[in-house]
Parts: sequence; C-alpha cells; structure tokens
Amino acid sequence: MPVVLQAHPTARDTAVSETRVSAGTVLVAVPCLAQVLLGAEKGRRCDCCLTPEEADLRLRRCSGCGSYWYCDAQCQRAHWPAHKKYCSNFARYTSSPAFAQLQTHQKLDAVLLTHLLAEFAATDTSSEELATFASLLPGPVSGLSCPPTCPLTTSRKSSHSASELYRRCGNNNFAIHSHFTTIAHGIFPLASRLFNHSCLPNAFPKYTFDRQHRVQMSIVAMRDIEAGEEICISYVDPALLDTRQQIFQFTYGFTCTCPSCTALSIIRRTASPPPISEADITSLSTRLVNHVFPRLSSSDLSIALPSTLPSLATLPPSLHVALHESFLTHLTDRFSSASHEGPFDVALESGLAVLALYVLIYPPNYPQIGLHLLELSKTAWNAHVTSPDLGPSTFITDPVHYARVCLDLAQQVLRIVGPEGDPGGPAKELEVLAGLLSGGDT
Ligand SMILES: C[S@@+](CC[C@H](N)C(=O)[O-])C[C@H]1O[C@@H](n2cnc3c(N)ncnc32)[C@H](O)[C@@H]1O
Repeated sequence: MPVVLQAHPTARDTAVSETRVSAGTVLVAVPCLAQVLLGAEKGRRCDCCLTPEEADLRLRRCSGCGSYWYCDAQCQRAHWPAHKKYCSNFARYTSSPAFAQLQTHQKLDAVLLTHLLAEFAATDTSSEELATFASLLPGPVSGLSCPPTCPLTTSRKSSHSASELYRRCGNNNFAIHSHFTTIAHGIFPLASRLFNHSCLPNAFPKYTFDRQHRVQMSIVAMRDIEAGEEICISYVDPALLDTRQQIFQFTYGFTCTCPSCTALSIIRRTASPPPISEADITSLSTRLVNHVFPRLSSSDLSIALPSTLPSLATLPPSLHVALHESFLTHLTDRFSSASHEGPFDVALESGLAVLALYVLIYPPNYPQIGLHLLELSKTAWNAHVTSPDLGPSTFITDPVHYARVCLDLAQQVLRIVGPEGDPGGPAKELEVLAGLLSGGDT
C-alpha cells in the first residue's frame, strides 16, 4: 500500500502518498464491515454482496425473517454469522412503534447500527477491522441520542456500547454507489481511518460487488500524485456550494479550508444575489462559457478541458454570481428537460454552461465531469438524428463533430475511475455511442 499516515494539525492524522502514483492507480482496496441498502434497493439486491437481481439471478429470501435477500446459499452463509444475531427479532423490531416513528434516514441509521452491533457480537474481538472502527474519531455531537436497534440474540457482551459506536457512524459512513448513484450506506473502517476531506480531492472512492470480495471500496488516484502529497477524498458532492460548509461542521465537526472553500468564502462577501430571470441566466451562462473555454469558437467546437484547475480565486468579480447553487440548479433543469426532446439548441447551450461550472467546481477528472460530457455527447447525437437543422440561434453547426469531441473527453475522464458498480452503466453507454458515431450514418 503506497499510503502512510502522518500527523495532521487539526484532523489527528492524514494519509500521504509514499511514492509517485499515476492517475487511475488504485491506492487501497478495503472491505466493507457493515452496510444497509437504501429502501428502494431492498429486495432488488443481495444483502450480502449487493449484486442486483437480473434475469439470470433470482434472489432468495431468508426464510427466518423474510426481510433479507441473497444471491444463493454462499452469500447467505457468508452473512449468517452476523445476521443470525438479529434474524428472529427483525420483523418484530421493524413493526414496533419505536421503529415506525423514525424518519427514513433514521431507519437506515438504526438498521446500519444493528448490523454493526451484530458484527461486533459475531466476530472475534481481536479483529483488526473492528478495532480500527472503534478507534475512529467520533462525530461532533456528544449527546447524540442513539436510534432504537434490533435486540440481538447473544449473551456475549460487547466492550463497546451502541451509543459509542453510533457516534462514529455519522462521520465515518460512506454512500455506496453504482454508476455514481447511491444504493446503500456502508462502514469501511480502514478508509475512514486514512482519508480526510477536500472539496478539490485527488482521489475518489469507487465500489465493486462480487461474491468473492463482497462489497469492496477502492480509492483511485484521479490525477498523478507526487510522493509526500496528502491524499484526500470528498465527503460530499463539491457542487453543494451553499450548504457543504454546514454539513462539514454539523456532521463531521470541522471547517473546510481547502482552496475552493477559501476562495468561496471571500467571493460570498461581495457576490450579488443569484440571477432569476431567464434572460439574466442566459447572459451569465454565455459569459461563463467564454471565460472557462476561451478557445471555443463557432467554427471549431473542440472543447478544451483545462488541464490545470481554473481557480475560483481568479474568477472575475462579474462572474461571482454564477457560484450560487440555484444558478447550477437552473442550468441543470434547463439542460435535462431539453436534452431528450429538444429544443436542442437550448439543451446544448445550457449543457455547455453546466460543463463550464463543473470545470470550475470539481477537480480535473472528477467523474461528474465525465458523466456530463457523456450526456452532452448523447444530446448532440439526438439533435443530429431528430433535428438535423438546429436553427439559426445555435452556435453548434456540426452536432456530430461536437458529439465526437464530447465522447472522447468523456472516455478520457471516466477511464480514470474505470469499471465500478453493476455491469453496464456509463461504460456501456460510451461503447454504444462510440459505435453509433463511427457508423456510416454521419
Ligand atoms: C473519516 S475521519 C478521517 C480520518 C481522521 N483524520 C483520523 O485520523 O482518523 C473523519 C474525521 O476526520 C476529521 N477531518 C477530515 N477531514 C478534515 C479536514 N479537511 N479538516 C479538518 N478535519 C478533518 C474530522 O474530525 C472528521 O470527522
């Protein structure tokens, strides 16, 4: 493992790279200690390895509780040492008034904590994973009231109380995603022990599911990292420009001082209110695109993604209003409502403005940039197929060329994170689109 811990002035420790690593390198791969599926995924994925039900995989239900599903006997056996601690009590627990009155996110927390307590009851106390979890920094709120957990059928007393473990759940809890959409929450003690947060991270956690390794998190370098450089991941979506600092304080107990947060705090002191009228949003979008992609012209629409970060600190004051979360929301709404059925000139122009904002907010190669480039490429292809004449207002005169440029960039960005989550997804879409764009129909 090319990662070592070093003392950090405010965060106890931080992970540092021991050697130079290149973009795409898996820095560490760690197992999941306990996980809980989101409600919408329950019964659709194996509770042990998170593999989704497919035509050739019918999940089997636990006959003891009727609430857990497995690929097969192998997954059920792997889950059983912990699951048997709450299996016979689980149905009574979830229908109890104490559980029923919890909000959805509290129910998830309560079941995750139950799973964690069952792991502690089922596993040898000398387990490194459990010891690492127990040694994690607790969250900021000390008098946190622990949600009701399912009573365990065990006589063995854990040396850790539920409330002690619960204090470590909030700030050491990862959203497990497939194709960059959350499907479950999980505890990965070693990753929690190692990685601090930055809104401009140089690494990204991806998840893979299989029966052999169950659920695994891999921390991937998103760019080349020098020996001695701190390795950080982002705990929240950096695009939460207005709210992320509150989340850090409330959930994690720190104030983020990364270059992006420092620049934002200065910008916020003078920025005007966000634009509301359609005309103001359109004018701001155009100025933003011209600033981020100065080489973009109507004759050659090759988008050049800046290879070094266009810093928020050097954003002209006239563009500071673009950094309100509501502006990004306006643009993404405009893009998604027009990108399937048109008008395509609106979709392509608002989509380019979203890309300009993403390039400012996210670090180079962040998957959201690649996913958005894929959407832009699909939109340009749809425009070519359904409305070959985009009309005089659009600056994109050759949608097929534009689709190719966006596809190439999307491939470059998404290749760095590599295969993750379920089969299919963006990797498959890239392949299909590449096939269409290389066909004779252009
Ligand atoms: C998942 S742990 C990270 C590992 C931790 N540094 C350690 O030594 O165990 C999360 C906690 O680390 C601290 N932390 C993480 N990122 C930080 C940052 N950028 N600045 C200050 N504290 C941070 C906070 O206390 C947070 O609740």
